[in-house]
Amino acid sequence: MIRELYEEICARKIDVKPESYTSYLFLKGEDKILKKIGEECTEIIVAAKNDDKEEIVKELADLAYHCLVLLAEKEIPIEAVLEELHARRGKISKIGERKVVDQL
Ligand SMILES: N=c1c2ncn([C@@H]3O[C@H](COP(=O)(O)OP(=O)(O)OP(=O)(O)O)[C@@H](O)[C@H]3O)c2ncn1[C@@H]1O[C@H](COP(=O)(O)O)[C@@H](O)[C@H]1O
Repeated sequence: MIRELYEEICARKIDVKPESYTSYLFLKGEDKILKKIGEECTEIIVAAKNDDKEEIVKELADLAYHCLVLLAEKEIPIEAVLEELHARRGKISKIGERKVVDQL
C-alpha cells in the first residue's frame, strides 16, 4: 500500500493536476515540503503530550505522507527506505547500537 501511495505521489510530479495537493507541494518546492514535515512533527508532539491517540494517528499519517512527498522530490525510490528497514531487522539490540546477530 505504501508503494502504491508513493507511485501515486510520483505520478503527481510528472502529471501535474490543478486540484491535487501533492502537485501543489511539488510546485512550491523543497522548502515547502520540509516546512510541512516540521509542522507535522510538532503536531505529533502536541497530540502525544495531550495523550490524544486519535490525533496522534492522524498526524503520523500526515507525516508519513509528507515524507513520501520528500522522497519523491529527491527522487529516492521507496525501496531504498524499505530495504534499509529490512536490513536493520534483528540487527539492532539497543538504540544507536547496531550489531550483527551472527557475530554475537
Ligand atoms: N495521503 C494523502 C495526504 N495526507 C495528508 N494530505 C494533505 O496534507 C495536508 C495537511 O494538512 P494541513 O492542515 O497541515 O495543511 P493545509 O492547511 O491543507 O495546507 P498548507 O496550506 O499548510 O500547505 C492536507 O491538505 C491534506 O489533504 C494528503 N494529501 C494527499 N494524500 C494522498 O496522496 C494521493 C494523491 O492525492 P492528491 O494530492 O489529491 O492528488 C492520494 O492517494 C491522497 O489520498
